[in-house]
Amino acid sequence: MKKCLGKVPGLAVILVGQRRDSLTYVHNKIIACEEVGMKSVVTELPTDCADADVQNAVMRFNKDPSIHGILVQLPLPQHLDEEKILDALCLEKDVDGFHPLNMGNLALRGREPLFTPCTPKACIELLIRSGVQIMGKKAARHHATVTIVHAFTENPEQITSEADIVVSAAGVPSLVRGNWIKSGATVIDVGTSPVEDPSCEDGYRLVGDVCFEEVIKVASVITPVPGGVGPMTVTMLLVNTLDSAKRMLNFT
Ligand SMILES: Nc1nc(=O)c2c([nH]1)NC[C@@H]1CN(c3ccc(C(=O)N[C@@H](CCC(=O)O)C(=O)O)cc3)C=[N+]21
Repeated sequence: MKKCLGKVPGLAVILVGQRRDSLTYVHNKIIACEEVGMKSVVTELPTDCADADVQNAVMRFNKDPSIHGILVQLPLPQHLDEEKILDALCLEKDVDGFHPLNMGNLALRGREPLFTPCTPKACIELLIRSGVQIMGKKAARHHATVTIVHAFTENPEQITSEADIVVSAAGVPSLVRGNWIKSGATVIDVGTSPVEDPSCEDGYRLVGDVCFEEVIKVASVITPVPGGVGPMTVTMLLVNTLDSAKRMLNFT
């Protein structure tokens, strides 16, 4: 293994506005960088800034050799043009995996994207680390049979109750009930809905899509919210940033 002494992977986060949940996520990402010895920089812009302000921040980081990953925290305020802003981000630093070329390569057979999006990557990592077999199962990707349930699907519980692996990312608290799940299934909760809770430090807490108390009685494996997919998503962001730094520094 080649040595790369003194080189530190760097992550840049651009945060527009003051959404409480975004502030929490960005904070968690910064703490995670500190824990593993990565550099992190946050650029905070006011809610009423212009597309050009965000694009300029992106372009500054594109040119900065100490930065190997750039993340524009989403959602952006309504008046901003998300597409235009994300298009400014150079492909090689797109640690979110949102660049059309990374997305396209992910979807096309036999092609390797430079980065894959952190949350789906986190779900796969959780399955692998927990020893859940994906191949041949009814679920999502990795040679499984995938069925997508969305807001207009009729009788979604009929589909989910046949699934070996259920991944819910609807943003609807208590959507997935005990009777939606087959006995022994694996349930991954990607939902992150902030709900008011005066007893919490920040005045709110995060809840997932899954009715945890019901589903835990039926499922064999389940991820909680908080403490499930969220922290693993942050971890995958660090993995992508590290991979990017290795690539840019010719370090294998
Ligand atoms: N460009 C972009 N990339 C993202 O990856 C991205 C984004 N925008 N916008 C929002 C979603 C959501 N997301 C989370 C990150 C961390 C936690 C997380 O750390 N959750 C902890 C703690 C929650 C808490 O402290 O309240 C947990 O679930 O245990 C959750 C959700 C990344 N996202």
